[in-house]
Amino acid sequence: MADKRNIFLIGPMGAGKSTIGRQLAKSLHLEFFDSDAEIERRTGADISWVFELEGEAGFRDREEKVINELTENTGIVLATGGGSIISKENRNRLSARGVVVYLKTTIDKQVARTERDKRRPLIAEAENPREVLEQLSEERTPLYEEIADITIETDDQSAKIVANEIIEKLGL
Ligand SMILES: Nc1ncnc2c1ncn2[C@@H]1O[C@H](COP(=O)(O)OP(=O)(O)O)[C@@H](O)[C@H]1O
Ligand SMILES: O=C(O)C1=C[C@@H](OP(=O)(O)O)[C@@H](O)[C@H](O)C1
Ligand SMILES: [Mg+2]
Repeated sequence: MADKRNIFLIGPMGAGKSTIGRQLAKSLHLEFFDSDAEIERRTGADISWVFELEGEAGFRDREEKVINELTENTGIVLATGGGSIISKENRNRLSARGVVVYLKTTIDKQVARTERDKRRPLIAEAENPREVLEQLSEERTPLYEEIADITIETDDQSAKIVANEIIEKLGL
């Protein structure tokens, strides 16, 4: 397996990457980063503003740059954005620089967990968020599976329990 000192969380919106990533970093005494939070920090704008001003393409350019830079680190937990794996460069980078943990959940949970959150413009502005999430799942699931070193279901478990499961599965 690739460099065990970095742990990268991938998976769809609402799988719990940001929440579980923070918990995992705390438990393992590693530094935590979130690619969305990093983009917001660098631009001084929230994700929906970046989408509005620069389009999804502009956001993806920023995301790729941030992931490229953050994966230079060792000893970090990185929660990626759900669409980051569209980029082949990101997939290669994540695979090469750490252990990739794929967090999975049902569409029902995704809908419930993302319902009132404006930080996800792809669904916040959609007429039918469920349809969008289903479509994205069809397109992206093979890409998550392609680079996942381990896969964890996050449906009925608290963030803390999922974090512990990751630690156990990785033998840390
Ligand atoms: N395992 C879980 N059980 C219940 N709620 C969760 C769980 N993981 C995340 N959540 C909640 O779901 C929402 C989305 O989680 P988040 O970590 O932002 O997901 P992601 O980064 O994968 O989009 C948050 O409100 C969070 O508190
Ligand atoms: O799936 C996506 O394309 C996106 C997921 C979001 O992150 P989370 O997966 O952390 O919600 C955020 O990067 C942006 O709204 C786009
Ligand atoms: Mg997130």
